Formats: sequence, structure tokens, C-alpha cells
Amino acid sequence: MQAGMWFAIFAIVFLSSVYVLWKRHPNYGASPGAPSFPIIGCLPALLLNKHRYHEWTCDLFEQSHGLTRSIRLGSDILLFTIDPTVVRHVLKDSFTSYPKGPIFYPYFEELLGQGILNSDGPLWVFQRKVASHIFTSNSLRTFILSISDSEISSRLLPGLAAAQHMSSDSVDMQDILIRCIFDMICQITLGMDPVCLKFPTSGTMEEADHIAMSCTEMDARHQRHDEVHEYREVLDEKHGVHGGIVKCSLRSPKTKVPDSLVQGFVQGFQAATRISAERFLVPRFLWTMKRFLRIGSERELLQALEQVNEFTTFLIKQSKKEIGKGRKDLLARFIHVSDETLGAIACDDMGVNACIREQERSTISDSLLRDILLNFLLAGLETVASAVTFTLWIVSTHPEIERRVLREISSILADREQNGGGEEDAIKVGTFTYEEVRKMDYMHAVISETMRLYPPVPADCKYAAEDDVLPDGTKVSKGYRIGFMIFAMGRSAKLWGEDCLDFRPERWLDHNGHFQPVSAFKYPVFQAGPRICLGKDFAFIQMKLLLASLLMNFEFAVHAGFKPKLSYGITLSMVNGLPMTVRRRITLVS
Ligand code: HEM
Repeated sequence: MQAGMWFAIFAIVFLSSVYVLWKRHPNYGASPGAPSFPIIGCLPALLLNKHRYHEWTCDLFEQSHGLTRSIRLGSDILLFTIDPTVVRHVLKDSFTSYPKGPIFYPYFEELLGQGILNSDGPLWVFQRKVASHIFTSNSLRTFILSISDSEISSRLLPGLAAAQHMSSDSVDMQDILIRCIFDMICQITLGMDPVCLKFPTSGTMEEADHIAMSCTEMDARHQRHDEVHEYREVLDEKHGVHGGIVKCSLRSPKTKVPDSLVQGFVQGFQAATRISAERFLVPRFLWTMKRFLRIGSERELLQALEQVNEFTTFLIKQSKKEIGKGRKDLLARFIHVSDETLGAIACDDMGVNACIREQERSTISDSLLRDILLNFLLAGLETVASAVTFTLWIVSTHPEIERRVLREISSILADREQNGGGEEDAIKVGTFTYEEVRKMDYMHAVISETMRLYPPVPADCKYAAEDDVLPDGTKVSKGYRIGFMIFAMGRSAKLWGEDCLDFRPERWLDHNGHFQPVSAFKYPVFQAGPRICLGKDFAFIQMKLLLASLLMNFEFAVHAGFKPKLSYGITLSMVNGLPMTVRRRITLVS
């Protein structure tokens, strides 16, 4: 009894002290939506809102007048901002004061190594310069177009045409798109095709012919003789439908890699990406301890990385032997970086020159090559898949927007017919030419508007390497983290007006219907400043090609009332996928 009384007194004194301390805390009452407690800071609010984290970041700014807010998490101070002037200050004007720093690196150290996404300083400058040099080449654009076109017209479209007849149920379009884009990005980056996009068939030639027939119909409408011929050849040889996998040939030379290595890599890469990203969801000491003891998910990560590394070691060795054999993928281009290229990119930065010397001026080391490749795979996979998935969902639930998209496609096809099938010098693709993709202003606006409301990378963070004062007067101490909240920025009435939650592609078009970009600091979906996304233009080509090809050939529908549950991670996805019914489209414009 006495013990109980002492316990009650102790509890009352303890809780009262916590309350008094809390009330005296500098953030008490000044932090609507995120009350701060001694020691743990705003952790309770964060945990309570974990299931609606992105929406919570929007609430934080709705409940306060300012565009920058201070959040304490344990001993860390985070500044959340949606202010374009602050974003500009951090990403451009004071670029060197705000590196990635130690925030990101340890979490992705094993998977991304010293690659472009995971490095700062001279090593980042070196990779940025080499990659920019490669990315501005017209031949890379042609290569990316032909890979995307081939994957879409020889695999995705015929596969979906066959799948709609084989199943009356819905298919998960998020899963199909991520597989399709994984195949594309592997061919573009590594020069090999993992054939992740598979449509189950019973394997009979009758069904295979049905697929081919769908292909022929598409061909009749859009003159895609090459692809269909190639596809038919594969089917005729009875290799097209093989063990339930629709296979097809590609025109560019590719490295032959044993199937077991490819499968190990696909599984390993997916597992390593997932486990590295999940580290952000638990206290750091927990996963570092698991890593030290080699247990649980950290043990799984080590095994996954072994598979990834075994594959990349083989691929790099093999690719080095194939230099000069017409390979056009990024791996071949990085291997081929010659003295001349390194000379062309060398600049005054002492650090960069030292870095080039380190690379022995004529080659990039195998371990850096591995890191570069995995960074490009990660950068170009889930981002593009996220944008295409959300756009497909939005278009299929907004009939008027779908009509306008189809009208634009139809007028492009009419122009093609009038010009006798396309300009002579245009880059020829089965789906659309580069010039045709460039003409898709309305589609560009629809994708941009989707990414305003559903940004593939919903938030990003920088590290304050020194004391500073932000343009809005907020004091920053060395070690603070500055998070720019891309999701909340896109939904802020202060930035986009009272109709900020409405889906209006028109806000991206001028009075002639031409696409009108906005400042990258107000819309940092591709980041901004010196570290702006290197693949932005290629991503738009791929996204427009994919969406235009899908929408002109099929009608997609979701169940009434479907609303995606948003994931909580580095990239935005739909937690339970995008279940859709798929039907062949009969007419483009009614
Ligand atoms: C819708 C598609 C895409 C979106 C929204 C997007 C967005 C972004 C963002 C937010 C960053 C900054 C990441 C950070 O440093 O924290 C970034 C960087 C980067 N992205 Fe993209 N990205 C897309 C597609 C691509 C593609 C297709 C590629 C190339 C294959 C690519 C290559 C890169 C590279 C190399 C960087 C690092 C740039 C640097 O640090 O200098 N991205 N991207």
C-alpha cells in the first residue's frame, strides 16, 4: 500500500515537471500541428501522422502564417520550408553551404556507394560533368527513344492486348509499368534486358497469333511495320511465347549475361533498394546495431548486395571486352570516356582535376563505374514509374482531360498522315517520333500537373554545413537539416492560388496552348540549381511516349471510388497498386 502511494506521488511529481518543462520549451504553442516535448521533440506528432505523413506536412503550413517551420526531432533540428526564395537560397545561391552531407550517405552507402546521388564535392562535380557531357549527345537521345519505342510496341502493347482477353479481372498497372520501365532503364543503362515485363499466356500458338493479330491491327493504324515484322518473326520461330514469357528481339547489340546472374540482380536490386529506404523509418542506432550483428533485414541487405555486385562485376568485365562493337548504353559510354572527354570536362576546380588524376585520366575505376550505374538505375526507375502511374489514374478518372489528350494525339497522327508518314530526318520510332513527342504540349501539361499534386520525390533534404541566415530571416546553425517539402509546396494556396487542389492542366499552358514552365524553385519536382535532375528531358520523352501509346490503344478504368493510398518513402507510389480494367480502344475521338 505504501509502495503504491510512493509510486503515485512520484508519478504526479514527474508528470508535473514534464508539463512545466514542456510549457517553458521555446517551441511550446508556437508549433501548431507539431507540439514539441522535451527530449523527443515532435516525434509523437510524426508517429501519430505516419499513415498520412504527406498530408500532415500540408497541414503544418496551413496552420501557420510562415512558409518555413522549425521541427525538433530528438536532438536534431529540422527546418521545413515551402518558400521558393528559401529553396533558391539553399539549392542555388548558397549551394556550397548546403551539401547532402551526412543525412543521406550512410543510409545508401552500401547500395549507391560514391555515385552521383550519394556524393558531394569534387567527386560529385566530376560525375556531373562526365554525365552531362554524355547526356547532351543526340545519339543518346536516339538510343533512349528506340529502346523505349521497342519495349512499348513489341512488348507492352501486345502484352496488354493479350492480357485483356485472358482475364476479365483488373490488372495492376503500377506493377506492369514498373516492370516495363525497369526493362527500359536496364537496357539504357546496362545494355542488357532483364525481361521483367511478362504476361502469362497458356503458351499456345493460337493465343500467340491473337497477340500478333492485335499487333497487326495496331500496325495497320499506325504503320509500325518494322516492330510487327520483328515480333511476328519471334512468334513464328515459336520462341515468342516461351514458358509464359513474351520475349522479343531488340535491334541494339546487348551483352549476354547468364540468366541466373540476371535473376539474382533483379531480386537483389529490389531488395537492396527497399531495405536501404526502410532504414529511414527506424531510429539509426537500431539498424546500425543490426548491421553490426549481421541480423534481420541487414543480413538480407548484405546478401542482396552480393548478388548485385556479382552481376555488375561480370557485366563491367564483359562490357570492357565489347568496346567498339556498337554498344550505345550508358555503361559503354562511361567506359569509353576518353582522355579527350576528360580533357573537355576538366575545369579550374582543383578538386575536379585531382579527381580526374585519381581516375588515371583515361578510365573510370570499376568500383566507381558500378556506383554510377546503380545510381542511374535508381534515379530513373521509380520516379518515372510513379509519374506515369499517377497520370494514368488521373486521366482515366477525368473524362474531359482524357478527351483533350486523345484529341492532341489524333491531331498529331493526322499531321503525320498529311505529311506522308513523317519527316525524312525525324528519328523514326514505332510509336511516335521525337518531333511528335515535342508537339504534345497538353500531355506535357497533364504530366506536370500530376507531379504538382503527386510529386515522385515528395520531399528532399539538405544539410547546413555552416551557420547561416535564410532570406526570410530564419537563423540556421551548422548541423541543421533543411527539408523542402515538395508535396506540400504543390498543394499550397499561398503558392498556387485558391484552386491549388483542383487538377487544371491549363495552368501550364499559354493562350496559344503552348507549355509554359514555372520557376524550378516554386516547383522543385526535379530539384533545381546545379543539382537539377540530369534525366528530366529524357524522363519527359519516356513518359509522353508511354502514356500516349497506352491511351490511344486502350481504355483504362478503376473501380468507382478508388483512391490510392500514398506510400511513405523516398518515392511516392500507391501502396496497394493501381488495379485497372483494360479494353482495346475502338476510336480515338468520338
Ligand atoms: C519523373 C521522373 C523524374 C523525377 C521526378 C526526378 C527527380 C529528381 C530529383 C528530385 C533529383 C534530386 C535528388 C537528390 O539529389 O536528392 C534528381 C536527381 C537526379 N536524377 Fe532525376 N528524376 C526523374 C527521372 C530521371 C531519369 C529518367 C534519370 C536518368 C536516367 C534521372 C537522373 C538523375 C540524376 C543522375 C540525378 C542526380 C543529379 C545530381 O545530383 O547532380 N532522373 N532527379
